[in-house]
Amino acid sequence: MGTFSIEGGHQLQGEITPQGAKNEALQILCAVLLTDKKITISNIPDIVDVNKLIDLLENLGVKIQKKGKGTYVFQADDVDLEYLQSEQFKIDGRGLRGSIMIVGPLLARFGKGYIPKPGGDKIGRRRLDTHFEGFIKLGAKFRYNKEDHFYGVEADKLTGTYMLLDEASVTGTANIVMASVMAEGVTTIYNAACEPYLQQLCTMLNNMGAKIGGIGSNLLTIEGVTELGGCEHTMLPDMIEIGSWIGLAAMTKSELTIKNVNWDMLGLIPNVFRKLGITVEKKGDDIFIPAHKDGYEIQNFIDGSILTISDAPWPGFTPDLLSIILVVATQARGEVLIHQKMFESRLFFVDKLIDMGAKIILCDPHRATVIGHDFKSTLKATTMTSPDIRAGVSLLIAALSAKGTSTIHNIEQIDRGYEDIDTRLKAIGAKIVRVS
Ligand SMILES: CC(=O)N[C@H]1[C@@H](OP(=O)(O)OP(=O)(O)OC[C@H]2O[C@@H](n3ccc(=O)[nH]c3=O)[C@H](O)[C@@H]2O)O[C@H](CO)[C@@H](O)[C@@H]1O
Ligand SMILES: C=C(OP(=O)(O)O)C(=O)O
Repeated sequence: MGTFSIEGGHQLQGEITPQGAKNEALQILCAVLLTDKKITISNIPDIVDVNKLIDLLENLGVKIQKKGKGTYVFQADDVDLEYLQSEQFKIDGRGLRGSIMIVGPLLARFGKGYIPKPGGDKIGRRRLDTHFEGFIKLGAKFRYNKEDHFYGVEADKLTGTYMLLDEASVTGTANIVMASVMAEGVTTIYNAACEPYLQQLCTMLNNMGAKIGGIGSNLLTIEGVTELGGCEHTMLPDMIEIGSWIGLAAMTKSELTIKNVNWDMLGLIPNVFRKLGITVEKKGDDIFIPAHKDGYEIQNFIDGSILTISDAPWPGFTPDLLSIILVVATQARGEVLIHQKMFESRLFFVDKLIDMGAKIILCDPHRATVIGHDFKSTLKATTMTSPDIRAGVSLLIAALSAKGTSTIHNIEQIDRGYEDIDTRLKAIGAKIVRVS
């Protein structure tokens, strides 16, 4: 189990460049299975989950050439479907959540796709019904082995159809889109997720020759084509990392410039931080956060009632930033209700923040009320364990603002999604050491 030791209470300063987006990378990498032609992808983040998926693709027979930092060429011209029956595949597939998205492309191109129950954060129930209901609608036969949680779909042919998804699942939509690009006829997906990750995936698929309309909306229309070709694609900067750095700057009263953030794709993210009273300035394509010497004050709603920040499918506020919002609120002036609607076990990490002195009432598994300290009392350093990727970074931010030296165990969770985080934080003045 890896550990960070963090000496808190230091102001940071400088520039930080976000990595390529983790959740986009996981979709895009799976899409290379849709063609036997070469696909060049740039700005791939060097993080554990993405590297695990690259290894899985390699084990599946995809040829992979590294061209430079973050740039790879993939060619799936000799896919080894036998690997899908192997014990190694069960281990690789379980290693991350994103592996689920190999199923759609495999079904589209080879008529069969399998996956063990995928991994990812343990943040509550994470069902896969939307994915498989979509494949079934396209004409696939579904089977599920309850004993070893192994899923499978097979089809001689996929046929386009209309489907109304039961929820706007992010990976579910990506999977169904990839399954339908080569189905016969037209597929219409309503209640589709439309995160920037999906917009990027659909744009890339169109560059490969697919015919997807409605990109960016919750109604996608896909005219099936017989084959797809190669393309070049560049990942967006990771909007969740960008939000993490905004929170980090505010909570440590640091002046920080976040470089090349691709403002147009950030949706509500800057505004939600502004509601906490944080100054988020647009400077060209950078975000500038001034040092909040006098703290930051949470806004109320117009009628004077307490602000609620909750998650919703895009273009709503992403659930992946609620833990960061919560930790940043612990030092704000004022109160806020955090309502995590999607996941059932993502707020339990607040116990650690309470141990550190934060004023938080966990109302139920989905809601927490935070009463900010306005920096009148600093958090106390402590020893903690990172339960999931975003809670891990939130605890890291808390530790960087706290008095004394904190220890965070299980930092593998953080490494899953944040590239070289200790080195990058040190470069802006953080006192953080990777102990093991
Ligand atoms: C690898 C990857 O891309 N992971 C992201 C992806 O996970 P993932 O695609 O696994 O998440 P889903 O979008 O399928 O759903 C997540 C959870 O939210 C619930 N749900 C979903 C949609 C909805 O309209 N209502 C609702 O309640 C689901 O039942 C599930 O419990 O999307 C999540 C939701 O943005 C993010 O937290 C994850 O970081
Ligand atoms: C929940 C997340 O990731 P995953 O879906 O890979 O567990 C996340 O990125 O916040």
